[in-house]
Amino acid sequence: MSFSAELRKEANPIFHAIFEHPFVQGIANGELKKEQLIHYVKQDFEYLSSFIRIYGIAVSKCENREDMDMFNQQISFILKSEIHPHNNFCQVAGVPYEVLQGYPLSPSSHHYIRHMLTVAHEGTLGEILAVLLPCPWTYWEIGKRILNEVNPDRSHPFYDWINFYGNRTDSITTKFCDRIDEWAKEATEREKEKMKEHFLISCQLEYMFWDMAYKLEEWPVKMEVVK
Ligand SMILES: Cc1ncc(C[n+]2csc(CCO)c2C)c(N)n1
Repeated sequence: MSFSAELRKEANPIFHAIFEHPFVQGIANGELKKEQLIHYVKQDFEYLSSFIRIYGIAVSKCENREDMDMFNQQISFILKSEIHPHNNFCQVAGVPYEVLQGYPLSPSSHHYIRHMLTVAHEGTLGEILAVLLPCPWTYWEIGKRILNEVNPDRSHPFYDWINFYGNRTDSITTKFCDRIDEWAKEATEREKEKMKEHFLISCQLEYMFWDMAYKLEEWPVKMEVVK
């Protein structure tokens, strides 16, 4: 079994908990509250900005142009394309995208971003790939599952979101998996253990991100935003 297949197998219970999560079910059946969509977009806008910065750190650790190019393409993808699924949520919620930008992180998004940043600063390129992989992988599988199970038509409120993530053939997931498998062939057992741990924690944090949006999670004590 390839290393990426081993990762997917170990994370299977977490992937299934994500598919069953009420926010993900809400995308499938079109039933999410306006506040939940707004909270998600506010947090995900900041998450994606951090993801770009983490790709920047990954680039600084690359030893060849192919790896640099892979991360560079992903930075462009986030900047130019990942606005479409956010726009879909904004349209359904009836709010302009611009007003949802620049908010502070809530606890689970903070935790997820710090987890990725720590590994990016301290880890090898293999560890960085492992900590980032659950992000594209879980979304790709969510999209594919909803396409298969619901087969939404254009009247579905989240038609664009579902097709954006589910309808990818040249998936980044495949590229990351191939690169991680190549990396794992040369890695020590200790490094592979760390890669596995980072991967599984990111999967848990993907779950927590959905939960954060669904429950409108905030810090226990409300803080004034200092401008
Ligand atoms: C919490 C959270 N997790 C995953 C994604 C999906 N996503 C974010 S960046 C990216 C491309 C990676 O190169 C993908 C697929 C999201 N939007 N928010």
